[in-house]
Amino acid sequence: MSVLEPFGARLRRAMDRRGPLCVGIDPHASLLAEWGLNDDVAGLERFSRTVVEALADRVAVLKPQSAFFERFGSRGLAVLETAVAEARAAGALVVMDAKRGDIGSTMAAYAESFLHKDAPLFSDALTVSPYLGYGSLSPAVTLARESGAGLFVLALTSNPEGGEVQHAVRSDGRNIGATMLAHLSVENAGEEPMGSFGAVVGATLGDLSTYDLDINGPLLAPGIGAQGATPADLPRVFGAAVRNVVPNVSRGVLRHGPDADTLRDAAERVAEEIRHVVAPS
Ligand SMILES: O=C(O)c1cc(=O)[nH]c(=O)n1[C@@H]1O[C@H](COP(=O)(O)O)[C@@H](O)[C@H]1O
Repeated sequence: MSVLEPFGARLRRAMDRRGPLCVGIDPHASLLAEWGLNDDVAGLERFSRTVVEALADRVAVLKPQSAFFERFGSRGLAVLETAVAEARAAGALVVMDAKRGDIGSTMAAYAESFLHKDAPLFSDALTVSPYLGYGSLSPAVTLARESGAGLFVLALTSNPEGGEVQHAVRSDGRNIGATMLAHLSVENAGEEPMGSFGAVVGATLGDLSTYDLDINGPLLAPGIGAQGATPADLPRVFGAAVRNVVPNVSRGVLRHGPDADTLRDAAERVAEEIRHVVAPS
């Protein structure tokens, strides 16, 4: 198995060169319709190819949402494989948004599916759910380290329902979201320029100054655009940690398709707004 440079280092460089924006590839049925495409495999293929061709040579990260591909079965997964390979070939890092999480022995198989360098769906990083216990993710942590990939662990999610789990307080007084951030700090300790084990922290959450967001790793921040957050919210939500934030926008960019130039302009506008609020490194 060939080994890549660690994800954290590759991501830092991409963010410095291209800006930190992550655009989601979320082929909602409603977006396929807006783009004048059928809700079928051909529509899915056209949609994802258009996004990759328009953006993979300029944004730091593309984040395909696997559910929208899985919906079409094996042919949808074939489209996803192509999108991942072509996005990576054009220079974007790919975060596979599959939100996997299972008991350790099964987690190992999920890790093999997305983080083994020779897997058809190998991605630079994978979103994972720690809600079977952070330790259940350890096979994914181990394989990510071996292959130079990364993880984004759901810590404080952008959806309003997340609080019932993530804000629950443990017997030691720390809440669950903060506990996940603390686990990630340990994973990333001593890594330069930053570690490969990121947290998902919603841009919609308001002031997070009670949390220690300084995990020496990336913070994937969804919620900008369709969920109501704006780039201007980022410094208020993330404070000094804004430097490590990878803001994700999916529908807020995708609704500007299907024209590739219009899509590029939309992504560039958001990227510019983000550049204004995030201090250059
Ligand atoms: O892990 C994620 O990517 C994620 C975590 C989270 O807390 N909230 C969240 O919205 N996401 C994903 O980020 C994307 C947000 O899409 P838009 O609301 O269209 O920008 C979707 O693919 C969500 O599944």
